Amino acid sequence: MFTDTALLTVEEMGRADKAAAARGVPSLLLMESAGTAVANAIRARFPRRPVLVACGPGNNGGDGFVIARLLARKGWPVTVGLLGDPAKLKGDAKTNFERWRGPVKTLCASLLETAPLVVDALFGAGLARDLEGAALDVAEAINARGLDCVAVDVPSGIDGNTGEIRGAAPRCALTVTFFRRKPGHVLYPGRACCGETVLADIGIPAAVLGAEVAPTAAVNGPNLWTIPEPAAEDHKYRRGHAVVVGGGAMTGAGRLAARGARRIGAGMMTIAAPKEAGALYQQDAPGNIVKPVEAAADLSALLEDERYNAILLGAGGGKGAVLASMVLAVLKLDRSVVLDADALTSFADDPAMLFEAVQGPTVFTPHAGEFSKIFPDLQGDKLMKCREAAKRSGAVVVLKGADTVIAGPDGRAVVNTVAPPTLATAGSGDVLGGMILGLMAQGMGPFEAACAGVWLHGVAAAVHGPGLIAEDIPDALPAVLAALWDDGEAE
Ligand SMILES: NC(=O)C1=CN([C@@H]2O[C@H](COP(=O)(O)OP(=O)(O)OC[C@H]3O[C@@H](n4cnc5c(N)ncnc54)[C@H](O)[C@@H]3O)[C@@H](O)[C@H]2O)[C@@H](O)CC1
Ligand SMILES: [K+]
Repeated sequence: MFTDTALLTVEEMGRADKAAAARGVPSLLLMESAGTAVANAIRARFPRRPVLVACGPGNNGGDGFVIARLLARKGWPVTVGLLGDPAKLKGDAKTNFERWRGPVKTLCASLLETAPLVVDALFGAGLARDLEGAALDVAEAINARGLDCVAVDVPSGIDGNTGEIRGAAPRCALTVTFFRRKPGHVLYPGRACCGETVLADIGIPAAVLGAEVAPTAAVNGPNLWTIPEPAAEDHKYRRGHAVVVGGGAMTGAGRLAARGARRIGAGMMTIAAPKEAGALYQQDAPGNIVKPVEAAADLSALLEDERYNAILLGAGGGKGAVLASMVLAVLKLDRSVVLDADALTSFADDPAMLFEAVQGPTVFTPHAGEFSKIFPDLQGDKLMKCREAAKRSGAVVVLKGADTVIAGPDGRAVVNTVAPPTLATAGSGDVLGGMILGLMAQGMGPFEAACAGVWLHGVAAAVHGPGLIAEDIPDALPAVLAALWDDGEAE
C-alpha cells in the first residue's frame, strides 16, 4: 500500500473525497481550497492579464467559478465561458456559479481571441467520453494558437487513469491537481499535456490512505525502497556474486551489464560466455571473472556453486533454443534472475513455457517491442498491461520507456518519472538490467530492486547531463549513491 507518492485512480480519488466529507470536511470547502490553490499557482507564475476561465458542467467547472472569483478579486480581467446549460448545474458547482457575480458566456472558441491565458476547468475526474463540440473546438484552438493554458486537476480530454487522449486535450503550461497525482499525470501522452504539475493540499486528511483507500500505484522514488549500504564487516561474498550470461559475438551488452552491476555494489561478477569471447571480457575489466559456458549444461554446472546468487540472461546471448534452454535451467534454481531482451523473445512461440518456469525472484525487463512478443494479446494502457503481464508470468515486469512502469504479480505498480531523453541510446537497457541484477545480488527483493534500479538509472543519466552514452551511466552512479546515502536525497 502506497501513501505519500501514491497515484490515485479516479475512483479512489472519489472515495478519498467522500471519506473526507465523512470525517467532517465539507465538499464546498474542498472546492474552495482547490480553486484557491489554482488561483495562487496562476498568480505566482503569470503577470496579471486577461484570462478566459472555461467551465464544464460538473465540479471541475465548479472549481473554475472559484478561480474566476478569486482572480477577479485581485483585479484580473476575467471572462467566464460555460459549456452547457447553467440551469443544469448542481451542488457545489451551482453554489460557486451563483457566487460568481460577473457575466457568463456560452463557451465557444471565439472567446479565446481576447484571452492570452486560459484556465481549463472543463472536465477532470468526470471525463466520460471523447471531447466533442465546443470543448473539442476550444482544446484544438488552444493548441493551434499556442495559448498559455492552466489545467484544473487534469487537462480536459486526458483520461486520469491512463494518460490517454480522448479526442483532444490542450497542451498546458501548468496543471494543478489535488491531494495526490493520478496515473494520467505521469503516463504519456497525458504527462506531455500537463506541463508543470503542482500537487495541492486541499484538506483531505492523509489518514484516508490506508483506511478508506488503499492505493496500489505510486510514483517511483527513494521513499519506496532502501539500497543496501556496505557495512563495516562486509566482505565481497556478502555483497553477492552476480553472473552475467554474455554473448560470444556480441560482447558489448554483457560488458555494460556487468559494469552496471558492479558499480551498484555487487561484491563479485562472473561473466559466463562462450570460450572464444573470454579474452575480450577479461581485457575489458580486470575485476570480472570469466568462465566458459557454451550450453545450458555448462551453465547448470557452474551454478552448482550456490554462491552465485543472481543471474542475468539476455545481454547479448543470441536468440534461440540455446538461450531458451539456459533460461529454463536457471529458473529451476530458485535464485534471483533478470531476463532481458532475447532471453524473453526466445519464448515468443511459447510464452506459457517461460511463465510456467518462473518460480523464484524474477524480473523481466522488456521494452515495448519485446513486451508485445511475449504478451501479444495484452491491450489497454501501459499500467494495465504491465500489471496483467506480471500477474500472468509471476515475474516483476519492468516495461521500459520514457514512463517506465514496474509491476509486481501482487498488483503493485510504480511509474518512473525521472528519465531524461538522453537515455534513448544503445546499451542503456543493458546497463539497467545489470543494475537490477547487482541490487538483487545484494539481497534486495525483485520489486524493490527493479524500482531502485530504474530510478538510479534515470537519475544517473540526469546527473551526467548531455552527451550521455551507455558507458557513462555506471560511472555516474557513485555520485548518485553518495548523495542518496548522505542525506537520503539524490536530487
Ligand atoms: N469533493 C469533490 O469531489 C471535489 C472535486 N473537485 C473537482 O471536481 C472534479 C470532478 O468533478 P465531477 O465528478 O463533477 O466531474 P467533471 O467536472 O470532470 O465532469 C463531469 C461532467 O462532465 C460531463 N462529461 C464528461 N465527459 C464529457 C464529454 N466528453 N463531453 C461533454 N460532457 C462530458 C458529465 O456528464 C458530467 O456532467 C475534479 O476533477 C476536481 O476538479 C475539487 O473541487 C475538489 C473536491
Ligand atoms: K480540466
